[in-house]
Amino acid sequence: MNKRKIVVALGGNAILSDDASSEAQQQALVTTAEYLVQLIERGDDLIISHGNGPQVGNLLLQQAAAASESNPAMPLDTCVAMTQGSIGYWMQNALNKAMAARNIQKDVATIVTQVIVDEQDPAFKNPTKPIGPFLSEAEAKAIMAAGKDTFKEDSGRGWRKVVASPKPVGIKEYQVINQLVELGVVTISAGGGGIPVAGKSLRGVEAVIDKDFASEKLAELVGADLLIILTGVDNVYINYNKPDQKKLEEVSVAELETYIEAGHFAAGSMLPKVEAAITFVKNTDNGKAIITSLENIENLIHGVSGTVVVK
Ligand SMILES: Nc1ncnc2c1ncn2[C@@H]1O[C@H](COP(=O)(O)OP(=O)(O)O)[C@@H](O)[C@H]1O
Ligand SMILES: NC(=O)OP(=O)(O)O
Repeated sequence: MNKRKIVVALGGNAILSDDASSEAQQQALVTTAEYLVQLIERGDDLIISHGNGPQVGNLLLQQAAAASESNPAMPLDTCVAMTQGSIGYWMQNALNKAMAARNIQKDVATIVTQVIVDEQDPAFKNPTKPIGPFLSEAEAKAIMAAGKDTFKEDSGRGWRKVVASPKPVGIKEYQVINQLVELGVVTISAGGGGIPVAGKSLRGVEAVIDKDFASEKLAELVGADLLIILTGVDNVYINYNKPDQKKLEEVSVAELETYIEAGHFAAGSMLPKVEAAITFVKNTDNGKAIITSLENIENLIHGVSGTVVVK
């Protein structure tokens, strides 16, 4: 079987459901690793990325609650770095355990990854990225009235703090990641969309980059064969959640673009995934992108499954 270089972007349900405790998130990653290890066992080189929206929002709240003059709250770029570290640590251990159970001898390493953004990106003036817990409308409006954070309604699920989410333009550590992959190391990188940095000195900026866009950029830079975006559904649908919903299987970039125009994909949830998949396929010669669920990995290994985006 041909060996592929795959960037796998993990969606929120791979790490966190209702319980935000360290134990529950580590347990969720143990399950996640049992799915991912099937690709490693198949012989593929894996570059794993993950989200951090709930975790970085929770961390900001913890920081704010404990802050004092002598022990100030850390800024958002540093909080993103902290979540890369904590989630990477949990995932390394989960993967090591899953590989040991299958007698796979490979090293796993988490790379603190800085993702370069443009300081002039209009996203800095229009925060859109939801992070942290869901609040009621009244709670969110009270915080906004106090002149603090901006909140927006998130897909009918409640109100969440929103922060700027500029597009990634480069990844500082991509060559190191590639070298590790060449050595056979499973890497966890660009976690939480990467630490947003800008300017010549790569100064940290207040933002959370979308992990689907960061994963796409990474997949291009390392010359991946495949970008797999794992989320809560086996397939992308048109007319999603309507009586006439239709599952997309193999779909071309041109066809997907007409569905975007027609508004089939929700902003902030499925739309960035579809856009990231399109960008990867367009910007690479033979690159393929798949959007599916973690639970569908086994089917993916045994044939075409999920929504496969092709030229
Ligand atoms: N057209 C669509 N097809 C499939 N799922 C959709 C569509 N529009 C919105 N969704 C929803 O978007 C979710 C994925 O977004 P989200 O949960 O925010 O991503 P993540 O898995 O990265 O955390 C799916 O689980 C599904 O509930
Ligand atoms: N950074 C990021 O996109 O995180 P989520 O996928 O958790 O929203």
